[in-house]
Amino acid sequence: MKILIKNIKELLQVRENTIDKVSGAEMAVLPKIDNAFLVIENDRIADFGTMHNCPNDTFDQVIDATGKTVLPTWVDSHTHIVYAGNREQEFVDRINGLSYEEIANRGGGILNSAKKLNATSEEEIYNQSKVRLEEVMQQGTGAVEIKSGYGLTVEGELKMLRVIKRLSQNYPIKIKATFLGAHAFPTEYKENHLAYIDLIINEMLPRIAKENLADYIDAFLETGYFSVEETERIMEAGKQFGLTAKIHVNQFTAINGIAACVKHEALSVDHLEIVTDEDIIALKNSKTMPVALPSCSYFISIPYTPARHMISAGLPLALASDFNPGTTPSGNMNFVVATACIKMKMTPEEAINAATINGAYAMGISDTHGSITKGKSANIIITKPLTSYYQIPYAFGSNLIEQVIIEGQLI
Ligand SMILES: N=CN[C@@H](CCC(=O)O)C(=O)O
Ligand SMILES: [Zn+2]
Repeated sequence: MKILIKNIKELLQVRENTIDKVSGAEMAVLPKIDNAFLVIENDRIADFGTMHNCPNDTFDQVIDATGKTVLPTWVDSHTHIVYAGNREQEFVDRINGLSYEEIANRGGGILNSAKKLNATSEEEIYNQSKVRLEEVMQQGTGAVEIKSGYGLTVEGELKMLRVIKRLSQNYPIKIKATFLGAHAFPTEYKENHLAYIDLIINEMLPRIAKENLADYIDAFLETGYFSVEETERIMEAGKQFGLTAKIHVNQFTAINGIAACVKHEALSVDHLEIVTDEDIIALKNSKTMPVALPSCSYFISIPYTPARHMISAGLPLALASDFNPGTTPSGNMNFVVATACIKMKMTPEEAINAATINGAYAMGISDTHGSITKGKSANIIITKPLTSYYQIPYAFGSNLIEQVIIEGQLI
């Protein structure tokens, strides 16, 4: 299958050579070609350039993109798309004045989702989750990380990870699976953290590794959830099974968790609504990608990740959705990009870099995704006619996407 996209008004995120991420001032640069063409062969980007050099070959399909912008699909490196039911009642409880913490302390929050998940069949969870996956693909997401973490029992965690595996087998979208058994302490382990961590390390991890169900390991490193020391044990155990860490940290409090994650060579540290100067020093010159989740800040009214401060310090930054039933019931990366510009004061160039190449780094796939580079996966968004790509964050809430191509397939 050979597809030509011609007369592209602006072809964004063009990288002749593969790069793994952009940091600091580099984030403001978004290379583009005006009046461009792009050739896709099967599931790969085969060629691109200006219309003056547009090839004259025979194609199976020719798409005229006059007036339209073409860019790589979004890479959403942090989601909890697989879950059962919803938490609409907690949403209304928060409107009526309860905080996220108060709801969690009453047995709501993550434990509420865990109760629902354990009472729902694998088939039903798959059916509920695939609707969300199909929705985000239509919204331009071409690669997605999905976490477990609403099981909190051996069978519940395995059930979630099997659903993630089945989704990755049945859809063209690239999926990476993350084991998040350390998402919260189940009620029966509230006073016995050691026993739950032993369950994660001695029962869950070996079963998950045996079935080859996870690529990464995660923990909720936060006051009232997993301490620095507990998270370090989880990261070390994950490493024994070949799972690199991607850690929820600094959502509500800064307790020196980021330095511990960097020490354990975490691929990413995610949330970072609260960031100290020490955290920035720890991240500087490390291989760990900081990931901001602005839709979560929006939905539960917590601070936004201080992007300007971090980028001025020379750090890279990725953007992801955090799609989950409690803090972010939306996986729309167009909204994430717009909110990063509007609320975090990232420029459109920085936000698009953060949601494509830096997202790919945070998923461990920047050699195949996140930019328009020959040989990379044919993951392409074709917009409706736009005045310029600034419209993507500017016209927030409008659906500006006309077509999505994932791994060479029109969605
Ligand atoms: N903060 C931890 N985990 C999820 C939300 C958990 C939930 O409330 O279901 C997050 O990333 O926001
Ligand atoms: Zn999350």
